[in-house]
Amino acid sequence: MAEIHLKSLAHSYSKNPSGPEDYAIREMNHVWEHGKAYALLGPSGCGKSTLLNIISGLLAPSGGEILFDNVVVNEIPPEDRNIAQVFQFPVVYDSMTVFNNLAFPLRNQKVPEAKVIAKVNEIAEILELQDVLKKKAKNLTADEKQKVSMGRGLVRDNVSAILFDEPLTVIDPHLKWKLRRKLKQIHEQFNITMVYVTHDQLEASTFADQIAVMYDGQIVQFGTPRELFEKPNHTFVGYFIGSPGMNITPVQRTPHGVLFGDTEIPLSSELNAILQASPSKNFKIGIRPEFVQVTQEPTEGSYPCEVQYEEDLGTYKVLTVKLGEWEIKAILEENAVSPTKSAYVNFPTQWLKLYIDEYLVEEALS
Ligand SMILES: Nc1ncnc2c1ncn2[C@@H]1O[C@H](COP(=O)(O)OP(=O)(O)OP(=O)(O)O)[C@@H](O)[C@H]1O
Repeated sequence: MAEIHLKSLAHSYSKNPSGPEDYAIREMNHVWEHGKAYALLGPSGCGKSTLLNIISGLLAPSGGEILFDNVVVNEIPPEDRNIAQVFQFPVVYDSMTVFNNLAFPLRNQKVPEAKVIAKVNEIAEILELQDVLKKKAKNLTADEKQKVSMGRGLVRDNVSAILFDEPLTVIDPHLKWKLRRKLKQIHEQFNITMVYVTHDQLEASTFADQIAVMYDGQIVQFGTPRELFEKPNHTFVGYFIGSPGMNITPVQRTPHGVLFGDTEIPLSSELNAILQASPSKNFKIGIRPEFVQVTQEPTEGSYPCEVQYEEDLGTYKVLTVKLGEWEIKAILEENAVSPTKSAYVNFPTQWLKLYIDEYLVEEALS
């Protein structure tokens, strides 16, 4: 088990990077603590696999340091880092039995055979592989093969961390939840640092205590699923987390708040002071569909809007309204009566977020 510390870490695949856009990992500092379960969540191409490969040692970063328990490991080869990596596609030795696949890392380390047998049986029991121990790996189903890949990481006592790179991609949907549950159980039992890469927010939030959201080579927010939902620190987190994602629109600055089209929204004096002092011109506001209120009759502080359409998603409804040119989604309870045609939209102050240069501006007391 280890704490993994990334210090001023950066990586470019280009030999002569000319700017930040040439970096797959933009300079970052981050700590994965001992024994916790983390998810690294982000869209395709944001740098997730690059980051995992740097931690495991498959890739040398162009800048910065990786420390395991305060020891710099940049020069230590992957096989000596004691990191187990489980990839999208199972890596098994097809011609070997499941038992020999699981025993392989231990026999490589010259572990006495009695201990190998005990350890393989222990892990096979946890992963429910006892019945296939004698089978050749090539005769296994995709999910059994992936369990063998995971098992190879778990058999070693001295493993510092397990890195999962989208491990459930090839697994049948109905088995996914079962394997995910198994991983969680393994984490609770072994207390190993685990980093789980995915682009699926549901997978991330069911597996991890904390999620690092990655975008464009950077970790733009690190927090619990609830923090990502309630206080998206970056417009990308607002957009990427949630279904549908956050309503976000560019706005202009006015003396008392922000303006889009003909609609002016006043801000609290604290937010307004930050807005007025900003040298930027890139301002946005955002609100999650769960917090938008749409009513047929006006309420205090509401704005007239036009109802566009409604989608029934089974357990809830999504209503789309237009305020000027801004198309806003609002989530309504399944049995709520939906407003029609000309209605009113309200943004509770607590949930209306201001973004400058794509980052959240927070009030001191929020
Ligand atoms: N070997 C390579 N040579 C050059 N560029 C690469 C290489 N591997 C990745 N990249 C680029 O680095 C960036 C990050 O890629 P990476 O594979 O780390 O992203 P990812 O988030 O894991 O994506 P995915 O979910 O699709 O695997 C992308 O722009 C990608 O095109």
